[in-house]
Amino acid sequence: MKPVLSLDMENPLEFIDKYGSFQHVKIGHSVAIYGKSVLEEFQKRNLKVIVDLKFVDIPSTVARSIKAWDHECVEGFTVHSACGIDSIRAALESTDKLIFVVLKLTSLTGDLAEYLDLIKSLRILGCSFVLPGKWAVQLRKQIPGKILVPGVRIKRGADDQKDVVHLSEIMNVADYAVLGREIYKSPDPAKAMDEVRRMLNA
Ligand SMILES: O=C(O)c1cc(=O)[nH]c(=O)n1[C@@H]1O[C@H](COP(=O)(O)O)[C@@H](O)[C@H]1O
Repeated sequence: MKPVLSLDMENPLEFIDKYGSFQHVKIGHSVAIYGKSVLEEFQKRNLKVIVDLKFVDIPSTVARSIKAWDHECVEGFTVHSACGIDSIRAALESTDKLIFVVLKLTSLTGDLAEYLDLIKSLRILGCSFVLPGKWAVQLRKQIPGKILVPGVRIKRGADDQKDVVHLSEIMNVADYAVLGREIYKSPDPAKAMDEVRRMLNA
């Protein structure tokens, strides 16, 4: 399982240069505002980037958006399932990087049973998924693609998340574990990342 540092903090590059980073980082709109050239900064630091812009649009626009953001350092993109199967197929055809499909945000309640048909039709396409941790545990054996789990906690409370999971619960389940406030709101972010590395190598 790869830990992913979610670059949701102020001045992410300063943070990385001060405290270090996992090899994988996730960027959202608060980093995208610097423009695509920011990816060169991650490339320089030998980081792998998950571009989390949660694309939701018609197929041609999703494909164009992914092509526009694609870069050597990019490992994958998030797309929201609300854009439908055709757009997700277009996303997969637009790049050889991973396409992580978001089904239900971890800030919302929702029953897995309501999403099973959608998951069945999506996994045939070969996409990867963003899943709440508990869903990842239940679905791991049925999903050939990669699973990225957000809402991961070790010591911290849930904040604005409804679906949280302890890092230890997804060790042999998730391919990617997203850690944001657990790290950057920690009194010692470098130590917090070292503790995660120790847990994962244990
Ligand atoms: O696609 C995402 O990354 C995502 C999907 C989801 O369902 N829930 C979710 O929290 N995320 C993102 O994962 C990160 C979680 O942040 P923390 O709760 O601080 O670890 C944020 O950048 C969210 O935007």
